Amino acid sequence: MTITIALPSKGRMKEDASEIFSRAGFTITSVGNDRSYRGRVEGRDDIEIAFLSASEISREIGNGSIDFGVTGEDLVREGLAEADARVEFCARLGFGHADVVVAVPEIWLDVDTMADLGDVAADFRARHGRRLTIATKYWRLTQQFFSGNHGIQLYRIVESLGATEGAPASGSADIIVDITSTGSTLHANHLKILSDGVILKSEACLVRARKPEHAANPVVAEIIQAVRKVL
Ligand SMILES: Nc1ncnc2c1ncn2[C@@H]1O[C@H](COP(=O)(O)OP(=O)(O)OP(=O)(O)O)[C@@H](O)[C@H]1O
Ligand SMILES: O=P(O)(O)OC[C@H]1O[C@H](OP(=O)(O)OP(=O)(O)O)[C@H](O)[C@@H]1O
Repeated sequence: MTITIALPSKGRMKEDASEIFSRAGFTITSVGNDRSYRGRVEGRDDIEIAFLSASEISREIGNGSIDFGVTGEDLVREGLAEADARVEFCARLGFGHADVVVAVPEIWLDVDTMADLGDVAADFRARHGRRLTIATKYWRLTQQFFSGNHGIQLYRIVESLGATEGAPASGSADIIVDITSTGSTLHANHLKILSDGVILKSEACLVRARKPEHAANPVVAEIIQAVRKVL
Protein backbone atom coordinates (compact mmCIF):
# COMPACT_ATOMS: atom_id res chain seq x y z
CA MET A 1 0.00 0.00 0.00
CA THR A 2 1.34 3.45 -0.90
CA ILE A 3 1.50 5.91 1.99
CA THR A 4 0.45 9.49 1.21
CA ILE A 5 1.99 12.40 3.08
CA ALA A 6 0.46 15.87 2.63
CA LEU A 7 2.73 18.88 3.01
CA PRO A 8 1.74 22.56 2.94
CA SER A 9 1.82 23.86 -0.62
CA LYS A 10 1.94 27.50 0.40
CA GLY A 11 1.92 29.77 3.37
CA ARG A 12 3.99 30.02 6.49
CA MET A 13 4.54 26.29 7.03
CA LYS A 14 5.64 25.32 3.54
CA GLU A 15 9.43 25.70 3.76
CA ASP A 16 9.85 24.35 7.28
CA ALA A 17 7.71 21.28 6.57
CA SER A 18 9.69 20.27 3.48
CA GLU A 19 12.94 20.93 5.31
CA ILE A 20 12.07 18.55 8.15
CA PHE A 21 11.32 15.77 5.69
CA SER A 22 14.57 16.24 3.82
CA ARG A 23 16.49 16.20 7.12
CA ALA A 24 14.66 12.98 7.94
CA GLY A 25 16.05 11.45 4.77
CA PHE A 26 13.09 11.92 2.46
CA THR A 27 14.12 14.13 -0.44
CA ILE A 28 10.98 15.51 -2.01
CA THR A 29 10.62 16.52 -5.63
CA SER A 30 7.58 17.83 -7.48
CA VAL A 31 6.08 15.60 -10.11
CA GLY A 32 5.92 17.52 -13.37
CA ASN A 33 6.64 21.19 -12.82
CA ASP A 34 7.18 23.32 -9.72
CA ARG A 35 3.52 24.26 -9.44
CA SER A 36 2.43 20.64 -9.37
CA TYR A 37 0.33 19.49 -6.43
CA ARG A 38 1.91 16.07 -6.38
CA GLY A 39 5.39 15.05 -5.43
CA ARG A 40 7.49 12.03 -4.75
CA VAL A 41 10.28 10.98 -2.46
CA GLU A 42 13.50 10.17 -4.26
CA GLY A 43 14.07 6.44 -4.40
CA ARG A 44 10.74 5.58 -2.78
CA ASP A 45 7.83 4.22 -4.79
CA ASP A 46 5.95 3.38 -1.63
CA ILE A 47 5.42 7.03 -0.59
CA GLU A 48 3.41 9.73 -2.38
CA ILE A 49 3.46 13.42 -1.57
CA ALA A 50 0.42 15.69 -1.92
CA PHE A 51 0.84 19.46 -1.65
CA LEU A 52 -2.24 21.07 -0.06
CA SER A 53 -2.94 24.14 2.07
CA ALA A 54 -2.61 23.74 5.84
CA SER A 55 -6.39 23.90 6.28
CA GLU A 56 -7.01 21.37 3.51
CA ILE A 57 -4.53 19.01 5.16
CA SER A 58 -6.49 19.00 8.41
CA ARG A 59 -9.69 18.23 6.49
CA GLU A 60 -8.15 15.42 4.42
CA ILE A 61 -6.51 13.84 7.45
CA GLY A 62 -9.93 13.81 9.11
CA ASN A 63 -11.61 11.97 6.28
CA GLY A 64 -8.69 9.57 5.90
CA SER A 65 -7.89 10.38 2.28
CA ILE A 66 -4.25 10.91 3.24
CA ASP A 67 -2.16 8.97 5.73
CA PHE A 68 0.06 11.70 7.17
CA GLY A 69 -0.02 15.48 7.08
CA VAL A 70 1.92 18.42 8.41
CA THR A 71 -0.42 21.10 9.69
CA GLY A 72 -1.25 23.21 12.73
CA GLU A 73 -2.76 21.53 15.78
CA ASP A 74 -5.32 24.38 15.92
CA LEU A 75 -6.62 23.55 12.45
CA VAL A 76 -6.94 19.86 13.29
CA ARG A 77 -8.72 20.40 16.60
CA GLU A 78 -11.01 23.03 15.11
CA GLY A 79 -11.79 20.98 12.02
CA LEU A 80 -12.40 17.62 13.68
CA ALA A 81 -14.73 16.50 16.44
CA GLU A 82 -13.06 13.81 18.60
CA ALA A 83 -9.70 14.65 17.03
CA ASP A 84 -7.67 12.35 19.27
CA ALA A 85 -9.80 9.35 18.36
CA ARG A 86 -9.42 9.99 14.65
CA VAL A 87 -5.83 11.17 14.35
CA GLU A 88 -2.54 10.69 16.12
CA PHE A 89 -0.33 13.70 16.80
CA CYS A 90 2.96 11.90 16.11
CA ALA A 91 5.40 14.79 16.59
CA ARG A 92 5.41 18.49 17.43
CA LEU A 93 7.66 20.05 14.83
CA GLY A 94 8.87 23.26 16.51
CA PHE A 95 7.56 25.82 14.02
CA GLY A 96 4.23 27.49 13.22
CA HIS A 97 3.74 28.40 16.88
CA ALA A 98 0.50 30.26 17.59
CA ASP A 99 -1.75 30.45 20.65
CA VAL A 100 -5.53 30.40 20.30
CA VAL A 101 -6.64 32.95 22.91
CA VAL A 102 -9.62 34.77 24.40
CA ALA A 103 -9.01 38.52 24.19
CA VAL A 104 -11.17 41.39 25.46
CA PRO A 105 -10.87 45.18 25.13
CA GLU A 106 -8.05 46.56 27.32
CA ILE A 107 -10.53 49.04 28.80
CA TRP A 108 -12.45 46.21 30.46
CA LEU A 109 -10.38 46.86 33.58
CA ASP A 110 -12.36 44.52 35.83
CA VAL A 111 -12.11 41.57 33.46
CA ASP A 112 -8.91 39.55 33.79
CA THR A 113 -10.04 35.94 34.01
CA MET A 114 -12.60 33.60 32.45
CA ALA A 115 -14.55 33.75 35.72
CA ASP A 116 -14.75 37.56 35.36
CA LEU A 117 -15.90 37.08 31.78
CA GLY A 118 -18.53 34.60 32.96
CA ASP A 119 -19.90 37.32 35.28
CA VAL A 120 -19.97 39.80 32.40
CA ALA A 121 -21.77 37.29 30.17
CA ALA A 122 -24.36 36.58 32.89
CA ASP A 123 -25.20 40.30 33.26
CA PHE A 124 -24.90 41.20 29.62
CA ARG A 125 -28.51 40.88 28.54
CA ALA A 126 -29.80 42.85 31.52
CA ARG A 127 -27.31 45.63 30.83
CA HIS A 128 -27.25 45.69 27.04
CA GLY A 129 -30.40 43.88 25.93
CA ARG A 130 -28.46 41.16 24.06
CA ARG A 131 -25.93 38.39 24.58
CA LEU A 132 -22.18 38.86 24.73
CA THR A 133 -20.81 38.32 21.21
CA ILE A 134 -17.53 36.60 20.30
CA ALA A 135 -15.90 37.07 16.90
CA THR A 136 -13.96 34.01 15.79
CA LYS A 137 -13.29 31.48 13.10
CA TYR A 138 -12.61 28.89 15.84
CA TRP A 139 -16.22 27.86 16.56
CA ARG A 140 -15.53 24.43 17.95
CA LEU A 141 -12.62 25.45 20.19
CA THR A 142 -14.59 28.44 21.48
CA GLN A 143 -17.66 26.38 22.33
CA GLN A 144 -15.58 23.68 24.03
CA PHE A 145 -13.67 26.22 26.10
CA PHE A 146 -16.56 28.50 27.06
CA SER A 147 -19.33 25.96 27.54
CA GLY A 148 -17.34 22.81 28.30
CA ASN A 149 -14.40 24.05 30.39
CA HIS A 150 -15.86 27.19 31.96
CA GLY A 151 -19.62 26.62 32.06
CA ILE A 152 -20.33 29.88 30.25
CA GLN A 153 -23.46 29.42 28.15
CA LEU A 154 -24.69 32.96 27.55
CA TYR A 155 -22.86 34.15 24.47
CA ARG A 156 -23.26 34.25 20.73
CA ILE A 157 -20.55 33.50 18.20
CA VAL A 158 -20.22 35.88 15.27
CA GLU A 159 -18.38 34.25 12.41
CA SER A 160 -15.29 36.13 11.39
CA LEU A 161 -13.31 35.22 8.31
CA GLY A 162 -10.62 37.85 8.61
CA ALA A 163 -9.45 40.87 10.62
CA THR A 164 -11.04 39.32 13.72
CA GLU A 165 -9.07 41.62 16.01
CA GLY A 166 -10.92 44.61 14.51
CA ALA A 167 -14.36 43.32 15.52
CA PRO A 168 -14.62 44.93 18.98
CA ALA A 169 -13.58 48.37 17.69
CA SER A 170 -15.94 48.17 14.73
CA GLY A 171 -18.80 47.04 16.98
CA SER A 172 -19.39 43.73 15.21
CA ALA A 173 -18.54 41.74 18.39
CA ASP A 174 -17.62 42.39 22.03
CA ILE A 175 -14.62 40.09 22.36
CA ILE A 176 -12.59 37.71 20.18
CA VAL A 177 -11.05 34.26 20.02
CA ASP A 178 -8.14 34.16 17.60
CA ILE A 179 -4.53 33.14 17.20
CA THR A 180 -1.65 35.27 18.27
CA SER A 181 2.06 34.77 17.89
CA THR A 182 3.98 37.99 18.66
CA GLY A 183 0.94 39.69 20.22
CA SER A 184 1.39 42.79 18.10
CA THR A 185 -1.99 42.56 16.32
CA LEU A 186 -3.82 42.28 19.67
CA HIS A 187 -1.83 45.19 21.05
CA ALA A 188 -2.50 47.37 18.01
CA ASN A 189 -6.21 46.71 18.48
CA HIS A 190 -6.19 47.47 22.24
CA LEU A 191 -7.08 43.93 23.23
CA LYS A 192 -5.69 41.91 26.16
CA ILE A 193 -5.52 38.15 26.67
CA LEU A 194 -7.31 36.89 29.78
CA SER A 195 -4.85 35.42 32.30
CA ASP A 196 -6.43 31.95 31.90
CA GLY A 197 -7.60 32.63 28.36
CA VAL A 198 -5.13 30.50 26.38
CA ILE A 199 -7.32 27.86 24.74
CA LEU A 200 -4.57 26.03 22.88
CA LYS A 201 -0.83 26.39 22.37
CA SER A 202 -0.57 25.30 18.76
CA GLU A 203 2.34 24.48 16.51
CA ALA A 204 2.91 22.50 13.33
CA CYS A 205 2.57 18.77 13.93
CA LEU A 206 3.10 15.55 12.04
CA VAL A 207 -0.39 14.07 12.14
CA ARG A 208 -1.47 10.55 11.17
CA ALA A 209 -4.97 9.44 10.23
CA ARG A 210 -5.74 6.45 12.44
CA LYS A 211 -6.31 3.60 9.98
CA PRO A 212 -6.32 -0.09 10.94
CA GLU A 213 -4.11 -1.04 7.98
CA HIS A 214 -1.27 1.14 9.31
CA ALA A 215 -0.45 -1.44 11.97
CA ALA A 216 0.81 -3.88 9.36
CA ASN A 217 2.75 -1.34 7.31
CA PRO A 218 6.39 -0.82 8.36
CA VAL A 219 6.63 2.39 6.30
CA VAL A 220 4.25 4.10 8.74
CA ALA A 221 6.52 3.47 11.73
CA GLU A 222 9.58 4.31 9.64
CA ILE A 223 8.22 7.78 8.75
CA ILE A 224 7.31 8.59 12.35
CA GLN A 225 10.68 7.47 13.67
CA ALA A 226 12.69 9.26 10.98
CA VAL A 227 10.92 12.56 11.64
CA ARG A 228 11.18 12.27 15.43
CA LYS A 229 14.90 11.60 15.15
CA VAL A 230 15.67 14.95 13.50
CA LEU A 231 13.69 17.12 15.94
N1 LIG B 1 1.01 34.60 12.95
C1 LIG B 1 0.26 33.60 12.51
N2 LIG B 1 -0.88 33.87 11.87
C2 LIG B 1 -1.67 32.89 11.39
N3 LIG B 1 -1.38 31.58 11.49
C3 LIG B 1 -0.26 31.26 12.12
C4 LIG B 1 0.61 32.23 12.65
N4 LIG B 1 1.64 31.61 13.19
C5 LIG B 1 1.42 30.30 13.03
N5 LIG B 1 0.27 30.07 12.39
C6 LIG B 1 -0.31 28.76 12.08
O1 LIG B 1 -0.29 28.54 10.70
C7 LIG B 1 -1.40 27.75 10.29
C8 LIG B 1 -2.09 28.43 9.14
O2 LIG B 1 -1.19 28.52 8.12
P1 LIG B 1 -1.56 29.17 6.72
O3 LIG B 1 -2.16 30.52 6.96
O4 LIG B 1 -0.35 29.05 5.87
O5 LIG B 1 -2.58 28.09 6.20
P2 LIG B 1 -4.04 28.10 5.63
O6 LIG B 1 -5.01 28.39 6.73
O7 LIG B 1 -4.21 26.84 4.89
O8 LIG B 1 -3.97 29.28 4.63
P3 LIG B 1 -5.18 29.98 3.92
O9 LIG B 1 -6.01 30.54 5.04
O10 LIG B 1 -4.46 31.02 3.12
O11 LIG B 1 -5.84 28.90 3.11
C9 LIG B 1 -2.28 27.58 11.52
O12 LIG B 1 -2.06 26.29 12.07
C10 LIG B 1 -1.76 28.64 12.48
O13 LIG B 1 -1.86 28.27 13.83
O1 LIG C 1 0.32 37.99 17.18
P1 LIG C 1 0.74 38.42 15.81
O2 LIG C 1 2.18 38.15 15.54
O3 LIG C 1 0.37 39.84 15.52
O4 LIG C 1 0.01 37.48 14.76
C1 LIG C 1 -1.38 37.23 14.76
C2 LIG C 1 -2.03 37.60 13.51
O5 LIG C 1 -1.40 36.98 12.39
C3 LIG C 1 -2.36 36.32 11.60
O6 LIG C 1 -2.79 37.05 10.57
P2 LIG C 1 -2.00 37.22 9.19
O7 LIG C 1 -1.83 38.67 8.93
O8 LIG C 1 -0.76 36.41 9.16
O9 LIG C 1 -3.00 36.72 8.13
P3 LIG C 1 -3.90 35.42 8.06
O10 LIG C 1 -4.93 35.54 9.15
O11 LIG C 1 -4.50 35.53 6.70
O12 LIG C 1 -3.01 34.23 8.22
C4 LIG C 1 -3.49 36.00 12.57
O13 LIG C 1 -4.74 35.85 11.93
C5 LIG C 1 -3.47 37.16 13.52
O14 LIG C 1 -4.30 38.18 13.06
